Amino acid sequence: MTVLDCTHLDAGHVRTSPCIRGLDFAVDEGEVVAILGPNGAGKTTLLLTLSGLIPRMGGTVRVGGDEMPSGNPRRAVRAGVVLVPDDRALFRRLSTRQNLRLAIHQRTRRSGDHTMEEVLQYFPALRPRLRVAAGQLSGGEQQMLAIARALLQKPKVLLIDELSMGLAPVVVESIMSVLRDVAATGTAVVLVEQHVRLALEVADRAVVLVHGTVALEDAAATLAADMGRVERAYLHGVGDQPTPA
Ligand SMILES: Nc1ncnc2c1ncn2[C@@H]1O[C@H](COP(=O)(O)OP(=O)(O)OP(=O)(O)O)[C@@H](O)[C@H]1O
Repeated sequence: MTVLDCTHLDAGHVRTSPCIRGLDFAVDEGEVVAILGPNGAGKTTLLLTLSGLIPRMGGTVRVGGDEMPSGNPRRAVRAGVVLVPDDRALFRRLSTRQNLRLAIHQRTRRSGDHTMEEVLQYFPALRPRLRVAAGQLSGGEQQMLAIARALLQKPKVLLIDELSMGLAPVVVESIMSVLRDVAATGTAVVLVEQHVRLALEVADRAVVLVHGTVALEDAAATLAADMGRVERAYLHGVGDQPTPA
C-alpha cells in the first residue's frame, strides 16, 4: 500500500527557479527506494521538502492518504515522515544515551513507539558506547545513532540523506542491512545516495533524478545488472537511450 505520494511537486530554494519540477513520486509500505542522481539534481531538496523543512512551491504530498501542509516539519514528523540529515544533526557533547533519551522525550504519543531497547537491538554496537559523547563516536557509530534516534520517532517513512558519506563500504553495508530489517517491519525507507552500487544492493527500486525530474526509474536489481543505463541517465538526463556507437 502506498504510504507516501507526491504529485506534480515543485520545490527549491529560489521561488523563480524550482530545482524540483513536476515530480510524481510514490513509496509503498516496507519499500526501500534509492534516490540517485548527479550533484545538484535536487535529491537533498526533495528530502527537505518531504520532511517539511522547506516549503514546497507546488503540488501535493500525501502521507497515508492525508495531504501534508507545506513547510510544516512538526506535522510531517507527526504523520510519520522522519529525516536523518546528511550532517546527522547529533548533540555532539551529549552521550549516546542522552541523544536517544532526547528523541524519546520529543517523540509523539502515537502508540507502539520504539523503546530505546528496541532500537539498540538494531544497533548492538551502540550498547557499549552509551556513555560516550556522540562527538567521540566513530563515523559509523554516529550514523547508527542518527538512525536509531530517527527510529524512536516510529517513522512510517524514514528519509536518509547520504548514509554512506565518509564511511567505509563495509560499515555502510552493515547499516544498510539493518535498513532492510527496518523495512521488513513495514517502514518505507527513502535513501539519497552518492554510492550507487551500494544503494542498488539494498534498494527495491531506484529513481535517478536529473535537473529535478525523473530521468530513470526501475527495479534496483534490474539497474544493477545494467549500470550503463544509470550512467547514461547521469550523463544525459535520459536513461533509456541506446549507447552511442
Ligand atoms: N540553501 C540553498 N539556497 C539556494 N540554492 C540551493 C540551496 N541548497 C541547494 N541549492 C541549489 O538547489 C539545487 C539542488 O541542490 P540539492 O542539494 O538538492 O542537490 P543534490 O541532488 O542533493 O546534490 P548534492 O549531492 O550535491 O547534495 C542546486 O542547484 C543547489 O545549488
